[in-house]
Amino acid sequence: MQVTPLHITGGRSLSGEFAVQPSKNAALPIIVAALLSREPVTLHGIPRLSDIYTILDIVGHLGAQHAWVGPNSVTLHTPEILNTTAPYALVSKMRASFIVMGSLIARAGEATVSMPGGCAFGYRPVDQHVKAFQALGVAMNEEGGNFTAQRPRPLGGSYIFEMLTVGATQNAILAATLGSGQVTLENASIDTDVVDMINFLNSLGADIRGAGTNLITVQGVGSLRGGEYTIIPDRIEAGTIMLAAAATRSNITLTGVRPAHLRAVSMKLMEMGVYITESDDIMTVDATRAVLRATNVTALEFPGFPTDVQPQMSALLATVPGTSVMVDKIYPDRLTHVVELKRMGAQITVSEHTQIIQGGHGHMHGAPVKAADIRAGGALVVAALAAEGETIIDGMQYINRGYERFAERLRGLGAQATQSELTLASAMD
Ligand SMILES: CC(=O)N[C@H]1[C@@H](OP(=O)(O)OP(=O)(O)OC[C@H]2O[C@@H](n3ccc(=O)[nH]c3=O)[C@H](O)[C@@H]2O)O[C@H](CO)[C@@H](O)[C@@H]1O
Ligand SMILES: C=C(OP(=O)(O)O)C(=O)O
Repeated sequence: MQVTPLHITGGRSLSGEFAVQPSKNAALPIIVAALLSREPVTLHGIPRLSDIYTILDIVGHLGAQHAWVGPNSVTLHTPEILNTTAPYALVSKMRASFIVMGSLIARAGEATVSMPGGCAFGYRPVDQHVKAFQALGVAMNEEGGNFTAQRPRPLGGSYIFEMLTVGATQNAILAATLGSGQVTLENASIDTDVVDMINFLNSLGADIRGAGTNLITVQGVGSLRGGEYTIIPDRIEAGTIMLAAAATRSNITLTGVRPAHLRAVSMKLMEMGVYITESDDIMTVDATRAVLRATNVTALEFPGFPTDVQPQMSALLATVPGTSVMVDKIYPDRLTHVVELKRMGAQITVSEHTQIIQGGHGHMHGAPVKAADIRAGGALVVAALAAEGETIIDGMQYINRGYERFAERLRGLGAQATQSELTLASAMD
């Protein structure tokens, strides 16, 4: 899919309100979780992103009838599972697609799913998904990059995850939700996207306890009813805009946001000298009054600093005088933004998976650059907004995976950002 580049002329202060989109990474598993009900389910707060169109294609292939019933609302209805195979052509586009396995195991007792794709920032194994299914009684087989699952009996038993994983926790919960067995998951992820999926399933009659703790128990139920659910705001998009506000030394108010989901980003920005005020679902980020200080950041599991905001943070740190150090403990090789930021004048060296950033105000200048994945794209946007002159960002198909109508919404903050909306819209059809 080819889309036109984004042109940003930076070095200008931004201001105003930014309405945060609903969460992509919460919406994707919830759309997959809707496969567990035979009744119609209406989901509100679905962002209009290419990843969402992809997951709708995937659940449609498996038997879900779906329709947009509002600007950000989708109805899904899956009276029967028509297909238990999710082929490579569909699941290669993003990692979240692998969790269709859990829903298929629960609804149909069998599944064949290809090794997932997604952003290419290093080794992204699925061994925890497979080991959890096996521990709960599912027979797993892998051949030629395809995983096959067979459920001979209702799931039961326990699994202790070897690390905190969002996707494997979700997959195991989905597989265990229907049936008569009880499943215990230890060292489970407490990520907001896991909690939102559990809240959704419980709203349809599932019996899942321990959301937001490392110990989750799932008592299988015979069936789920239909219902309506509203997805949480996108903390990654919000984090990107907070960092853009700091990088451009601006004052921006984010609306429709959950400040509690962004504590790690807020705390880091405040440590650097940015003023942040919060009330209910509003956050104001004011970087107009302070001289920002360099800092060290480690990306960790929630509630730690998110890996999905790590590249954007590197872009901000490149604008802050002094030496900053960045380490990503979730994806140590999530570094595709570095070479592109260097084209814009950033001084970053990488040693043993650690970014050492020699920042400076006025270091950054516009340049032609290319996004190789979603958040590297987010980082280039943050850098371009701060840099003097014009940056032309290629690879918009990645940015469009994660940020809805980004150019138009950035213009609402006073940014000089242009992209052919016509091409973008047709690329998403
Ligand atoms: C903990 C974390 O921050 N997860 C992020 C991760 O989710 P994503 O679903 O990609 O990754 P997981 O949360 O599942 O994995 C966390 C860590 O565990 C490892 N792992 C995972 C599964 C497995 O079977 N084996 C294994 O070794 C991964 O390589 C990674 O180092 O990227 C997503 C997209 O960028 C983010 O939205 C998630 O918030
Ligand atoms: C990397 C992302 O998605 P995926 O896991 O599908 O690559 C993301 O949302 O930042």
